[in-house]
Amino acid sequence: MLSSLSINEYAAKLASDEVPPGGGSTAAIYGLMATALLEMSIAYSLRSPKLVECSEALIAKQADLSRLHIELTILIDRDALALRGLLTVADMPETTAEKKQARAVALQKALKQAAEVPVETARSCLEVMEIGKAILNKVDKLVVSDMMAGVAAAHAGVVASLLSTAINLSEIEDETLVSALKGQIYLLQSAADELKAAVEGKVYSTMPFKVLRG
Ligand SMILES: Nc1nc(=O)c2c([nH]1)NC[C@@H]1CN(c3ccc(C(=O)N[C@@H](CCC(=O)O)C(=O)O)cc3)C=[N+]21
Repeated sequence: MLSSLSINEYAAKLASDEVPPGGGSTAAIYGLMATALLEMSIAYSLRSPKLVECSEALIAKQADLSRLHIELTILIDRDALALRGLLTVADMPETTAEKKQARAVALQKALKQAAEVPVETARSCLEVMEIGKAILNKVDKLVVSDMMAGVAAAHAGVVASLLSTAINLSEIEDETLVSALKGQIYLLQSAADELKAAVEGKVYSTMPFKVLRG
């Protein structure tokens, strides 16, 4: 399973012409790293006596992050499975009309799966961003950079996931499904951009992060 590989092994597999993984699994890794950074930011902050008044709010987010940690780990492998499905169909024979028909049906099923799984990844990554925004003023100053690295990774996770969904749309024949997925892409992408701007607006107005302001 991809999720059991070391970082080196995953990166080598990604760089090679072996598939999977692709952009979809990698998007889930962005989200997983974002989750872990937020988990660490909270764990660190909970040890600080200065932040006692924030501890209840921080503890409340720990359970959600634990769930997202598991969900995003599973999504690394679920996306790989979806991509494998697409590749398996690509290898199906088209030698007779019957085989051609069977391949066309299998292709639509595989495309649906490959388009829908990354939408779930994007949703999980967006949830991580929302938690980032909620804990922004509650974490220790020392881990704000780590927390922001998490928000940046989660935003990349949303974008990377939705790119994977988009690439699969062009061949899907079910117009209702295509419209629904396009709607999801638009909503998730705009929500992620808004959250990113809101969080950056706050953090980049304070020292030492002003330097990151364009
Ligand atoms: N949910 C989802 N996740 C994806 O990650 C996803 C997707 N949908 N839809 C399609 C695109 C495309 N994509 C590729 C990744 C690697 C190669 C790759 O490494 N190809 C090798 C080998 C090809 C082969 O073995 O047949 C090559 O071209 O040399 C190709 C294509 C992932 N995608």
